[in-house]
Amino acid sequence: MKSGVVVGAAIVRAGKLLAQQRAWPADADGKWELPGGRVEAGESDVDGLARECAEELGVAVTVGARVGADVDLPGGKVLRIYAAGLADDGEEPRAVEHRALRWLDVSELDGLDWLPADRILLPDLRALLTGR
Ligand SMILES: Nc1nc2c([nH]c(=O)n2[C@H]2C[C@H](O)[C@@H](COP(=O)(O)OP(=O)(O)OP(=O)(O)O)O2)c(=O)[nH]1
Repeated sequence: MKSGVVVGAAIVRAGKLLAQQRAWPADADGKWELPGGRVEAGESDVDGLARECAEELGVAVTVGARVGADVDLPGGKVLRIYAAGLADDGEEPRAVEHRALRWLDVSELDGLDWLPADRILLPDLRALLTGR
């Protein structure tokens, strides 16, 4: 069984949150999530997040504070979100492995078809965007 920590980046630029749309597996195809993935053995959360963002988006990120609490995932994993920013605001992230990317303003958060664990974190993501 795969267990461990899945880190996700809540990347904010100019008041908008970056979300990405999965292409796989079949039951997650079309669902939205935050950039990230599993932390590898011997890797810190921050290093894992930076690696996953480079792989998935083709950009460097700076990692800040935790957002919300860990959310349990199937198979004994947890989802752990960190606030993040683009290291270079002028560099545009690309959907390297995903169907699409979107920059969401706070009014658009609820309307997306998120993975279930991400939906639990929406109040925390809203607070991150509004500063409240
Ligand atoms: N990256 C990411 N994964 C999420 C989020 N929410 C959520 O439930 N997950 C789940 C989906 C997957 O079961 C798992 C991470 O899978 P992944 O495919 O992104 O990670 P990975 O590249 O390390 O792949 P793997 O080794 O687990 O196959 O966490 C999220 O916001 N971002």
